[in-house]
Amino acid sequence: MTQKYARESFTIMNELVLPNDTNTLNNLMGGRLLHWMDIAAAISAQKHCNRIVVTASVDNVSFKHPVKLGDVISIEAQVTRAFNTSVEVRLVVWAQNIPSGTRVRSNEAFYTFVAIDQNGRTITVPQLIPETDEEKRLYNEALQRRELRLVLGGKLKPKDAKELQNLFKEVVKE
Ligand SMILES: CCCCCCCCCCCCCCCC(=O)SCCNC(=O)CCNC(=O)[C@H](O)C(C)(C)COP(=O)(O)OP(=O)(O)OC[C@H]1O[C@@H](n2cnc3c(N)ncnc32)[C@H](O)[C@@H]1OP(=O)(O)O
Repeated sequence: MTQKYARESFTIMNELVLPNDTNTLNNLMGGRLLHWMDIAAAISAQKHCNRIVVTASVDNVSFKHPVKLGDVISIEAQVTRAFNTSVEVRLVVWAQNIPSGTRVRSNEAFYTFVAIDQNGRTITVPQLIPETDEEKRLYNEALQRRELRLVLGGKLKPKDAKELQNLFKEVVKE
């Protein structure tokens, strides 16, 4: 089984917010941002898998700050954990206004990709080695996020979601 470091999948994608990307308030449209995030995350997942990947799910994305016409969007993507045929990718989105010198963290999200072979069948992916403290934290927490999205996607019965059950048991104890 091949293994790869988390850092090997690190990807940054920059986009300038142009008039065609905005609504009538001159704010970046959410759908456009999700599209850019999908591409940045897919590049990161492909770096890890060395395979074609398809988007299987997108976790909840909240839009904390409006992003304005003329801002520069930087999307940072990195694989947090590899499972059997799927990988979880974390995205952090920054919006920078270069003339005013401001930079805000506008969004964060987790996307899941599944690797497929030339016949469109799912295929095993390399395992991921986390190195830094943050990579290790994201790696450990990924099991809970995976169970939650599989339960919500109807792929896992809540009674089989052991990590989530343990999490809620701990919360109830506190
Ligand atoms: C060096 C390289 C540079 C490269 C530089 C190139 C750059 C290149 C840029 C390309 C940029 C465009 C990239 C856009 C990518 C699209 O937008 S792709 C289009 C949108 N997505 C699709 O059309 C996918 C449609 N869905 C499907 O095909 C199937 O449902 C899937 C996702 C393959 C899953 O198939 P399935 O038969 O349900 O599979 P199943 O055996 O149940 O599960 C397989 C895996 O999927 C997972 N899964 C299933 N459902 C879910 C769910 N709801 N949530 C999470 N995981 C799930 C399972 O957990 C399982 O994972 P593992 O446990 O094996 O790890």
